[in-house]
Amino acid sequence: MSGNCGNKSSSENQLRKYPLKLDKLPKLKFDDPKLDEYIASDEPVVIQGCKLVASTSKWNLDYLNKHMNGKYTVIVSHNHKFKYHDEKKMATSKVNFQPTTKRVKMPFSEFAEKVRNWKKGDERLYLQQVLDNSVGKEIVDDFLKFNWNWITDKQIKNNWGPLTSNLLLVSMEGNVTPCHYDEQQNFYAQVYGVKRIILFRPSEFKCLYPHPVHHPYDRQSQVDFDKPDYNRFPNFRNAQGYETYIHPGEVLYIPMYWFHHVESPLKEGPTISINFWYKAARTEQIVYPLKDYQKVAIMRNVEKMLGEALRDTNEIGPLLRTIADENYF
Ligand SMILES: O=C(O)C(=O)C[C@H](CCCc1ccccc1)C(=O)O
Ligand SMILES: [Zn+2]
Repeated sequence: MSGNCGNKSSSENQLRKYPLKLDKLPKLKFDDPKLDEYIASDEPVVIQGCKLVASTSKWNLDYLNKHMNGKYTVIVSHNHKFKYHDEKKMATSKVNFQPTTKRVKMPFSEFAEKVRNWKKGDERLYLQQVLDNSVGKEIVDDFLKFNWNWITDKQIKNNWGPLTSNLLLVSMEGNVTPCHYDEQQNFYAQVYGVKRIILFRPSEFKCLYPHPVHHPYDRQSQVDFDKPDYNRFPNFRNAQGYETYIHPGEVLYIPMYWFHHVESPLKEGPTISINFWYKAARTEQIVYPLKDYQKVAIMRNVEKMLGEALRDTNEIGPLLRTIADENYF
């Protein structure tokens, strides 16, 4: 019996447990004057009532199945984790790398069928399709009815760059997108079902051990949250994060460089989300002290520069260690 214990919603009971101290994220109404302060200071917040994707209130798997008649990008995994790998870096990477997921094009009807008939042991599917004109006319109409005034006002107020893409995310229950960061600002809109998101500020970098920049898993944490290897990643014990459950109609602001782990609760059925990735504002005037995300950007640039200079990316670690061990204790 998956009864409700206490005041938690059922989805909050169907959770994978992680050895993490997690604070709650604030949830603010769209017209709360404090909201703009959170966004301006790159602090995550859940926004209620902004109606960003109100035109998707009738969306579910059947509605999408009816109006999406093309073939769409579906990620296939033989476990519940969908760790994203950069295919371009696979070609140039010097490490023997085996991806744990593959990317296929599939008719929506086939995707929906496989999700409906899924049973333990089957490979898992996660539809991750850029919203473009490959979707049906009704979907385009719903897209055009997004609250573009509201989100464009936020984009301009914060000097963000252009909207780079909207990703339509249709997940099976139980799927996990492991902990990673993106270099873009993100308004993450929940359309159908409840999603759990765990976030860490960029300064938790030392506790989350992202892969090297040249690795296909660049930006992704090396730590397996299901089975952390504390010998290799001792600081993971001290990781301090935030957690929230977003419901249909709510929008989570995920600031650029903030680590996030996203999951669809077990036994709660499929979930649908749409993200809005914006290029970050250009840094006109450097202000000291630097922000924590700027230090991550600096570390990335040092790795990239050393990769150019050394050619063999396997030499980057030893050279950095020589500098650190010899000159800076
Ligand atoms: O919106 C975000 O930033 C998320 O991480 C949402 C996440 C899927 C993202 C898949 C992905 C990760 C990296 C590069 C390209 C695609 C989810 O909802 O499971
Ligand atoms: Zn992401």
